[in-house]
Amino acid sequence: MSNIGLFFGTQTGNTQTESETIQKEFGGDNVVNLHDISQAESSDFNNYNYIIVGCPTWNVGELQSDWEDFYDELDNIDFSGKKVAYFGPGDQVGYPDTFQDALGILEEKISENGGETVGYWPTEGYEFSESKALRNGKFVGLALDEDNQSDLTEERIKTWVTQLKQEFGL
Ligand SMILES: Cc1cc2nc3c(=O)[nH]c(=O)nc-3n(C[C@H](O)[C@H](O)[C@H](O)COP(=O)(O)O)c2cc1C
Repeated sequence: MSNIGLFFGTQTGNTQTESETIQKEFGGDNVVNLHDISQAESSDFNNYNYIIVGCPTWNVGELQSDWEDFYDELDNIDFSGKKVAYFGPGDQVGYPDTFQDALGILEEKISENGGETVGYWPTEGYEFSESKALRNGKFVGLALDEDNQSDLTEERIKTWVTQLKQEFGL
């Protein structure tokens, strides 16, 4: 049984590709189990004490549609005692007023249900105006941008996974 459950949703594939890169960085499928949220059930979350949530922002400040469909289910999951990290791709040039909002929306809901957030990420190197994903001047998770900074994705994931290994205590 894997230690870590990574739950992702995707519209055009970027979040899935990033999920696979994160899985690889952690050491493969004996460490991280991938779940497409469109196929997931709330009971799947009970198998893990370490959870990674991947969601792109869509439709100007909204969750990706499979996460949108799952959103109310999050209230049926007890996240207490679980450490939860967030990541997703956004588009800081196209959507500078709602950059990465999905991360903030999901983090707020999961924290209300007991989740402990880990994996905060600095805002240096990004240009945007507003984001619901900000907490005390940091992103609530790993902000990726395949539309404008795809060349930075691999290095950002490497750095973040190193950080997460520490924060998960693995
Ligand atoms: C219609 C549309 C709306 C979008 N809205 C936002 C947004 O509000 N904020 C943001 O950061 N990115 C936004 N994006 C960018 C996507 O999040 C980005 O392209 C992402 O890589 C898609 O991930 P996926 O391939 O996993 O679905 C939007 C893209 C489209 C096409």
